Amino acid sequence: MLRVDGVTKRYGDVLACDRVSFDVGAGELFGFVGGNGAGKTTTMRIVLGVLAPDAGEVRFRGAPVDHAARRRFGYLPEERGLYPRMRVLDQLVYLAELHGADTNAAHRAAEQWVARLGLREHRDTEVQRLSLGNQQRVQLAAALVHDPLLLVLDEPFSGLDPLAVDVLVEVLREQAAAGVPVVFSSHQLDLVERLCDRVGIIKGGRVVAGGTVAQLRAGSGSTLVVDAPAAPAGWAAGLAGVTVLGVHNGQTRLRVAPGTDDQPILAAALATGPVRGFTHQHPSLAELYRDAVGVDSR
Ligand SMILES: Nc1ncnc2c1ncn2[C@@H]1O[C@H](COP(=O)(O)OP(=O)(O)OP(=O)(O)O)[C@@H](O)[C@H]1O
Repeated sequence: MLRVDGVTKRYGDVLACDRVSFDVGAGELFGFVGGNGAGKTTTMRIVLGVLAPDAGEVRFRGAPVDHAARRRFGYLPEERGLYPRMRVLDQLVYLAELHGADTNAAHRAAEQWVARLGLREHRDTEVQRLSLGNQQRVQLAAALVHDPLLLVLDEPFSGLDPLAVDVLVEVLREQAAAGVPVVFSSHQLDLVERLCDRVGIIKGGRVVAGGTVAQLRAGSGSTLVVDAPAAPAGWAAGLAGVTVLGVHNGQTRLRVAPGTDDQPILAAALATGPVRGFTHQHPSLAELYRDAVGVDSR
């Protein structure tokens, strides 16, 4: 449905996007993660046509994205994109009409999203008088109100309270279930892990890792916790494919490289005395992310 192909954008010396490529299928939730300044917003602006790339292209349903296609996209920009003095409901009706809905449909959709996103008591309030989290809810309603064919959301969870986060998770799942491709960025990696079918990790303008969380895990190995209370310090040093992460209360945490046979590790642990626990832990997306970007991330 959406294909971002080799998109490159330079600002002076800064390569904001460096041959960024990814696809998002119908009904797929794609999480875009990366450090501050990694290139997420620039990529999303290029998808929306707010910015032109220096090279590469964006295609939707097989064709280059033109004005007509863009009108059917739902976009939540990182910066506020609302009219501060307009009332919430009026604003949503106006935006729905701007994207092609007739007046009745625009009113119906605006009322529906106001209710769904918990804004009923604020429907006649000027946007500038709302709290930041409620402004974010209006911004989300604005991205959804015209029944978009594609959703591109730049940090949609930012500023939302826990109940609003739950509503948004539900809304995004529904949109995907209806066949809409959804791309969103977030620094809340637990949410991305919970929600996304696939993830793209961007660093310094380049996509450095991508795939399902399971695929990222398969390429990353695991953490092994060995409870061998009598083991002397250094018992695991020198084992193939093993890095010692630390020892705490007789438990040794080891990073095990992908494809490493764990039985020599067990044998080495047993050679030190009793082994009371031997547990593989799958890395969280946050750990996979740290592995992929390292510490010097942009
Ligand atoms: N208009 C601009 N002029 C100059 N440099 C820019 C401009 N917009 C972005 N950049 C630079 O491009 C790089 C990528 O920025 P971008 O906003 O895409 O990152 P991001 O991943 O969205 O970051 P964040 O998580 O902080 O929102 C950064 O180094 C940024 O300073």
